[in-house]
Amino acid sequence: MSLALPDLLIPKAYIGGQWHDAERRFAVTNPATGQTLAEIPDLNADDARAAVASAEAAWPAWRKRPAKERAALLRRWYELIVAHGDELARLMTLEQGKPLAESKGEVGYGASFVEYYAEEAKRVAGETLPSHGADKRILVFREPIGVVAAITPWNFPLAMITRKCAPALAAGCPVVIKPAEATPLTALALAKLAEDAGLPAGVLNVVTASQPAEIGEVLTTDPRVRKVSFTGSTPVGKKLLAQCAGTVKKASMELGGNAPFIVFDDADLDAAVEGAIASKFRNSGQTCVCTNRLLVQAGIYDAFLEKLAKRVRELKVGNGLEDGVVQGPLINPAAVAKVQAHIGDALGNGARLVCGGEPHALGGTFFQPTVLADVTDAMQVAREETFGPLAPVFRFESDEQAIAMANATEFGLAAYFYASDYRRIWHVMEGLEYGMVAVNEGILSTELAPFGGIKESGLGREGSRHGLDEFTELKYVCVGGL
Ligand SMILES: NC(=O)C1=CN([C@@H]2O[C@H](COP(=O)(O)OP(=O)(O)OC[C@H]3O[C@@H](n4cnc5c(N)ncnc54)[C@H](O)[C@@H]3O)[C@@H](O)[C@H]2O)C=CC1
Ligand SMILES: O=C(O)[C@H](O)CS(=O)(=O)O
Repeated sequence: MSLALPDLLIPKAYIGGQWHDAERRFAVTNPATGQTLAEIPDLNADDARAAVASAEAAWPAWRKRPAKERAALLRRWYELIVAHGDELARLMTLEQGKPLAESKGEVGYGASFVEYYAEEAKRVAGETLPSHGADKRILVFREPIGVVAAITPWNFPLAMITRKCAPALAAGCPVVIKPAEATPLTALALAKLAEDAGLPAGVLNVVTASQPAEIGEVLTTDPRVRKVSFTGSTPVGKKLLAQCAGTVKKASMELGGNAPFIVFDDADLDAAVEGAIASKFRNSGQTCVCTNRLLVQAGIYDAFLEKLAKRVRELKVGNGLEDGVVQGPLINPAAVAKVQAHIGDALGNGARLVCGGEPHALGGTFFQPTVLADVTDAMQVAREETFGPLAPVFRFESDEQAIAMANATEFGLAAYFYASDYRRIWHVMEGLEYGMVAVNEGILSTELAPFGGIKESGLGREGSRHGLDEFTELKYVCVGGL
């Protein structure tokens, strides 16, 4: 299949500043059509160790490089990402399936992390503290942690890479990226632009593989890797965290969610519906911060449900390259099966189908945006992340009941609620056990804020100045004898 972006589609891995081929290759396919987009190197543990070695060799010079120079290189990378935004967006839609408008949005969102950390690179500061003796001085240095391994998911093929690599590079760390096997092409395009920006060989490496466990084993156990930053499912995160224990690696984990979207009886219903559409159906429901459960107060339940169903029925499903499409295919047949399992279980336990509910007539992994009513805590969808275009609507009576329902999960990533009364807003905002809470807003992600979860949704934060601290270590120096 000819792609209108040959210069940015490089079917090779990127290690030590060299484009790396391999005999064993695996196919990257378009989830909307099943067509093969490219065959790329299927690397192994030895290749992963070579990438780690390249990163370690590049680290001394990269950490010694003046912060202003690192900042300038990141800024150039940002400028190239923006300049190639349309090509990157098209590549993302081809390999991940999201609508082109969402891909363009992701380019802007992902680029914003490079822009932000190009600025922050110049502000990685230490401190001096009041000492414990007249003859002593206390110095605190903030130093780069070392070689970073970034393992990223398929749902944001660009932004999840820049959200990890930009702060790591800004802090003075080299990076080995293991992108999702479903969406490696965008990662390789980013590596090409980083090379064009002038990033030195070995500072950024991309290891592509169809079998992630073999690569992950190296990245989580090699003592030369000092930090693992993972975004993906909670089960895989737990596995990687356990593997990191052997060498006591610092780890950041952005894991699964089970986001509640609470609509109180004093909410602006039209605004709440728009917020629910944005939060639930972004990327066809395939984001960790997508609403997973809609909790609606009894007095406005029917009115909200009617408005929501009307908007859901308007959502156009199709190939993300087509004009007007707002719902692309799911990433693979397993994702479709999970949505169907949640729908079947809910209907089998008394839920009511309001709209959708079936695979889309387009076939493949296209699925009808679906709304279920009368959903209860007895159903799988109350406990498990669907990661698809399913909006299950629960009913509640009191504020206390809504907060209790929202918190009844091992996850704690994002929560949303719509209300007007300021007392209610403060009470609910403080009662929700989540790393991120959106009030009268359906989309909360920005490079300016600390993104991350509590409980089994993860460890650490990405974005904001907190995101850079994840890639530094403090060194306390006590100077005596003065
Ligand atoms: N908190 C967050 O920001 C995000 C969380 N997720 C969660 O991830 C899930 C869906 O995304 P997926 O990519 O399917 O998650 P996943 O956990 O299956 O895969 C994520 C990444 O981990 C890699 N991986 C899988 N098994 C591995 C292993 N044993 N060793 C090393 N690497 C391994 C994959 O190749 C991919 O690169 C959902 O639960 C979703 O909530 C996804 C994106 C963002
Ligand atoms: O992978 C994800 O789901 C992202 O973290 C969500 S967001 O940051 O793009 O909103």
